[in-house]
Amino acid sequence: MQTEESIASVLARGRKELTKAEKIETIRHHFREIMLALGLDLEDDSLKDTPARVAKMFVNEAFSGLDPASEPAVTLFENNFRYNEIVLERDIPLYSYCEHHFVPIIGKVHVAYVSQGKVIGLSKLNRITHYFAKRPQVQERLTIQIAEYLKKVMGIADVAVIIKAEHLCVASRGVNHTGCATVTSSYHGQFLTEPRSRELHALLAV
Ligand SMILES: Nc1nc2c(ncn2[C@@H]2O[C@H](COP(=O)(O)OP(=O)(O)OP(=O)(O)O)[C@@H](O)[C@H]2O)c(=O)[nH]1
Ligand SMILES: [Zn+2]
Repeated sequence: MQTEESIASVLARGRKELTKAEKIETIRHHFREIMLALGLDLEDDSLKDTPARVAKMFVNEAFSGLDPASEPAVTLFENNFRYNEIVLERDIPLYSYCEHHFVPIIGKVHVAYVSQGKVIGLSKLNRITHYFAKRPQVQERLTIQIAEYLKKVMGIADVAVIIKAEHLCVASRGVNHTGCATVTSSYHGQFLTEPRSRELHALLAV
């Protein structure tokens, strides 16, 4: 278990240099302080392991996309069949976290592209989405990051990303409005032209 002093020295080295174990220990320590400040009983059988549980969840799951080691391996195949129409992976589940309140953003992501010689393994579109979602986010940035990453790894220009999501910071607190959604898009290349975007919307309507 880290002492106050050792946490301070770890932080002095710069947070970016923390090992995974140091991150978990630092978050555990501070989350425990948050729970104590809230007046919670850290001796309680149900609560005593919560700081460590939250720390592991933050580092290994909720914010795993902050670790460059989580970047997905992307498998590309030759487009031997010369499929030159839209490939759309729709309804990719989205569980991210609002960077303003650290509460969930829940929705669906639609990723479309047109091949320029290569096709991508379909699950990689889900994995790319997951990588950028598992960070404290705003929806606009997440939308652009997925599109730009796909353009880069596939070396293509024709990409579209649409996200429809509910922000629990809007639904469960603050204004407390459930049932409203935020829709964002990032269109590139052919998707900026009317025919391609009409095709995409026809596919999304199916
Ligand atoms: N543009 C954008 N805003 C977001 C996103 N997620 C949350 N927000 C907003 O970020 C804003 C933060 O505003 P503040 O006024 O600083 O926070 P607040 O006092 O908690 O505001 P309320 O939520 O209105 O109670 C809120 O309006 C949120 O709805 C997002 O992905 N994109
Ligand atoms: Zn929020």
